[in-house]
This record gives sequence, structure tokens and C-alpha cells, in this order.
Amino acid sequence: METKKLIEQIRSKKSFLCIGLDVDINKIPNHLLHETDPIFEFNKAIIDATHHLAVAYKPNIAFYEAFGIKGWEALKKTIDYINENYPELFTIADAKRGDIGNTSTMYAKAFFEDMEFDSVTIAPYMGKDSVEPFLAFKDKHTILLALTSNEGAFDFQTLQVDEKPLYQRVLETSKTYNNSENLMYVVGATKAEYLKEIRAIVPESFLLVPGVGAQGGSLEDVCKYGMTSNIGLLINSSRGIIYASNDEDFAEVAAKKAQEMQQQMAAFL
Ligand SMILES: O=C(O)c1cc(=O)[nH]c(=O)n1[C@@H]1O[C@H](COP(=O)(O)O)[C@@H](O)[C@H]1O
Repeated sequence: METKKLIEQIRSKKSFLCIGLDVDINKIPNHLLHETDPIFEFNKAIIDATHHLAVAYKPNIAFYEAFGIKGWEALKKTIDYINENYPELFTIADAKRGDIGNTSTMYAKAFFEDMEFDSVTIAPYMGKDSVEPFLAFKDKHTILLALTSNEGAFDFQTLQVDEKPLYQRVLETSKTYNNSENLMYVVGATKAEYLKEIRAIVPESFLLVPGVGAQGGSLEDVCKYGMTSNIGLLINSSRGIIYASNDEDFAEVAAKKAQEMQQQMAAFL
């Protein structure tokens, strides 16, 4: 999907909400466990109830891989369902991949060609030749981990490298990669105080911001320091929306939670 289309969708829905489909079979409502594919049925109900409030969906691949072939099938059915029924939605494979060049090309084919996701999350650690194979795909986006939401982010990402924190080096260096216009970056909502410095390096790029809700990040701070004239933000919430209820009304309650976030977002647009 072209970035222009994503921006149009954000403006028309007055939302930059990304819903994380981190589906844990132990947390989904009991009545769905009788279905042939409970994970897909759960996702379908959540997507149908929330698609008008969100602009993006982000299945975290780990939650599907953990169920082997059945999990992978549920993931494929979910992405096909979105692409067939709501093609305007931006889709993110949260896979955090990256490897030597020819292997990265295979990862890119898996998520962009076979699965037909619009974007994939990538770890920058292996550098240029591990990221560029993803960037080579036209109208697909590579979402590079810059400054993550977790405590372990301070282990490496904030270490000084040639007098600058490593995450700033990642941002600067990635801008020199071929097709760098296809880059977006992950910045955790729990790190909102770093957004000013991040925007000084990547003033226009879209940022995927997880960590509001369950992890404690503030939507207000992220908007204050991270928003651009083209919005430039996709704010993810997973558990806070999809597990708001684990009763028969789960999709309805998820929609209420999504609507609360959408209304808060609309106030910043
Ligand atoms: O790449 C991500 O999406 C990601 C990066 C990061 O720094 N922190 C982070 O929480 N995530 C993902 O974002 C989601 C957050 O889920 P909730 O905390 O339940 O909203 C999970 O799928 C995480 O794997």
C-alpha cells in the first residue's frame, strides 16, 4: 500500500489506531473453542467489529507459530480475510526478522508475496544487507526496530556509539539504505520522551508505536512529541483491546475500547 493511501485512511476515519492480533488460545472466550479454527474465528469477529475504528492490524507472528501448522493456517486465513473484505486496511506482520541477504529475501517473499502483508517488522542488528532485501519490494514497508518499549531496550539501544546513542545511529544509517523511502520505525510508547530527538532525525517517517495500555505508555505524550503534518503515527494496542472481555460479548467490548482510543486520537487530528 502507498503511504498516501494510509494517510487518506487516517484522515477519513480520524484514527491512527493499529489493533494487535496477539491471539492466545488460553485467553479467548470458551464458546469459540468449539469452532474448527478458534483463532481465525476470534480474529474475524474482532476485525468485523473494529475495522471502521482502526487503520491497521498487526498480528504478532509468534502467537501463530506457537500453534504450528494450525497457527500458520489461522494467520493466512486472517490476512486473506482482511485483504478480501477490507482492502483499505494497512497490515503489519510483526515478525522481527532480518538475516543475511538471500535469507532476508526469502523472509520478504513469505510476508509480502505469499501472505500479502503491507509491511513487516525487522531487527536492524545485521545491518544494510539484511534490511535492503525487504526495501526492494515496491509499495511494501519495512518497519525497523529503533527504540523498543521494553526494559531491555536500555541494554544496547541507548548505548553511546561514537558519541551518539545506538538507536540514533540506526535511524541515521538506515536513511542511507537503497529505497529508504519504504522505511518506517518502531518506537515504544514508553519512550515518548525520546521522540523529539527521533523526529529531528526522521521528521516525516511513520512510526509504529506499541506500548500504550498494558505496558503503560501515554497516547497524549506520543502525539505531542511524535505527530507530523501527515500524522506519521500508528499507535498499537493489543491486549487492551482484544482481551477487554472474554465472554460472548468480546467483540462488542473490543469495539468499545477501540472507539475510546479512536475518540482520543480524533482530538489530536
Ligand atoms: O514491534 C512491535 O510491535 C513491538 C515493539 C516494541 O518495542 N514493543 C512491543 O510491545 N511490540 C509489540 O507490540 C505488541 C504490544 O502488545 P500490548 O502490550 O498487548 O498492547 C506486542 O505484539 C509486542 O510484541
